[in-house]
Amino acid sequence: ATITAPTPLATTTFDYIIVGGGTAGLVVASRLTENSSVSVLVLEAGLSDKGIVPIQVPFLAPTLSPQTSLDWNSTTIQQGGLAGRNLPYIRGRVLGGSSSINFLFHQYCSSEDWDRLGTVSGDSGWKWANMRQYVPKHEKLVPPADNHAGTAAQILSSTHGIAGDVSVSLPGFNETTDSMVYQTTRQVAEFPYLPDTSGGDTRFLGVGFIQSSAAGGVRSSSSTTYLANASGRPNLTVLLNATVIKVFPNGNTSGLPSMRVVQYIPSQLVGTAVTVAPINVTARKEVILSAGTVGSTILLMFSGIGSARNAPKFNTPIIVDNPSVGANLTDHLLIPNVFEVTGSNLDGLLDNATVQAQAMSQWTSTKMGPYANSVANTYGFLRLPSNSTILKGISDPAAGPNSPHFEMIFTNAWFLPGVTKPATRDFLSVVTVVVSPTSRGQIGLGGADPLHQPFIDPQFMATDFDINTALDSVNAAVRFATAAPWNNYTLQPFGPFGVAFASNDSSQLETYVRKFSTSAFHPVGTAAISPVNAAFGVVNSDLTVKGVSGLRVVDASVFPFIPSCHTQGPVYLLAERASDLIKAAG
Ligand SMILES: Cc1cc2nc3c(=O)[nH]c(=O)nc-3n(C[C@H](O)[C@H](O)[C@H](O)COP(=O)(O)OP(=O)(O)OC[C@H]3O[C@@H](n4cnc5c(N)ncnc54)[C@H](O)[C@@H]3O)c2cc1C
Repeated sequence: ATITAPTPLATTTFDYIIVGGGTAGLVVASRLTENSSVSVLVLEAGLSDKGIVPIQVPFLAPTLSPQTSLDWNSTTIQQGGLAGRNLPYIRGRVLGGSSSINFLFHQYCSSEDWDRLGTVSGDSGWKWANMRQYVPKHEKLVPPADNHAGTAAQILSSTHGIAGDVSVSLPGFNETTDSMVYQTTRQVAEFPYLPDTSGGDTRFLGVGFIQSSAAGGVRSSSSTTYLANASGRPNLTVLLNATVIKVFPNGNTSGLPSMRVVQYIPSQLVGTAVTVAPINVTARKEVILSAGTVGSTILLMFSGIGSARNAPKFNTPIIVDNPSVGANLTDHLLIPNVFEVTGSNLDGLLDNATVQAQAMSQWTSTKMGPYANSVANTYGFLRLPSNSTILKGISDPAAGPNSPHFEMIFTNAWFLPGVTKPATRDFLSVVTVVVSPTSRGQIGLGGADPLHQPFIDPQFMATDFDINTALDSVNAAVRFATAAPWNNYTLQPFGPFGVAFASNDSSQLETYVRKFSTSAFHPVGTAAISPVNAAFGVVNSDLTVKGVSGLRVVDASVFPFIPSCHTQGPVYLLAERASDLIKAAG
């Protein structure tokens, strides 16, 4: 049953309590309740995603955040590497979590990303050879919304799942730029065609068609799939509007504090003080933190698992002194490279309320048209040249020789957050991302009250590798968008990017990157997996929290290295294996 707090729960003891009904949390809830004798409570701070049309419409994803009721509305501290800017730090605060508000790109990253996780964790179960079994459990490949022909050239369907929970599909609305992107991959050797962009079992270097978590023109989230498929089960209770403020011990198990009591309050506005009496619920078996990288990290700290150095500041009695909690924050940064173009594109839709109303009405009646599609149709994952000076004298931060250093996303519209599009002109954005960054930041408590906004410092662009790779990615974007197939379309790099590029001065280009980049919202690493006796790390390779009993973390925070692609697919697979580990532990 799904209940909206403050309805009192009929019982306060469950076998498992999952904190956070987001991407990972709802996978675990669904898998654990397959056993009808096991009871599960999910506590989610946000409300239901049901009936919220912009969540369902793929093209409207960018309207769901930041600074909305579906976002935690956090910001980073000033980023020295980004000209001192504070960036919005979006994360979903709604059933389905970030899978309800993300941009739907769906992939698994390179097999080497998983193999590195297996090596670093000391658990070969995280290697791709084992993880690949979760693709068919997780994924249901469905036809694109427009049912277009020729999909065999855009996806290698035999490597995909067809009967899993989350629907995945190719772009459902053709863009004028699709054929230009494709032609470029055929003509320019440095940008090879990638016949499937999901990674995993297939090659992961090149440019190809985006796969989205959508079916029939409608978003597929952990709520609309894993939870919907489990919602009839009497052994599953999902309590909405319930913000967890800490976990605390109810004794000891095998000499370790037994972290099995969860304290929550009816959700209030984040940033206000806790004024209502907290409610306690107890897990017989385990508490599972799936509150996302930011949420789980600060909950560990409020539960006394963190660095003793910070404890006096925030009045948290320390249970486990572990400075790794909150350290190692790693994220992807988007660099919005805008080109002016001639001819029709999505700007015609973004500029015009009448065209938008038509698109909405087409989506409402047929689930087709531009709104049935995400904001981009093609992207690519590429490496620096092997003789690049950027790689000299450092160990290659990519997961392996077949894993990318940067990404390019082709959006046939204006994408320059914070800058208004000039009216009546048309643009193409080739957004680039350093996918193997070496900068590491941290998450901490923002104050003694659990509802205070957290301290978030990703340290974006703090290393030479990151800024130099960013500059290389921007130059690669120019080579791509000005190759022969674009002769009748691309005019030139535009705006601050255009000025910096035309200057031919790399310091100006660097200033542009630092002034205009923004997060891709892929934070990981602050509750990193490590082997049992390692001197670093927060969770063991089975995701149990070091130094306590009865507590696991299952979400993006446990990846010690950032996967080299968009992170929802990796989180889904991680949560599938985590569910098996929890079941096996009984
Ligand atoms: C704007 C945006 C766009 C993105 N685009 C893409 C994309 O196109 N493709 C892609 O692969 N990835 C994308 N991502 C990243 C991807 O969505 C995330 O990596 C992934 O969903 C994280 O899953 P999670 O389970 O770790 O956390 P989440 O899905 O964020 O789940 C955490 C849940 O815990 C709840 N919670 C947190 N704290 C508490 C608390 N104290 N008490 C109770 N509940 C709590 C939250 O409300 C939330 O529901 C995007 C992310 C964002 C924010």
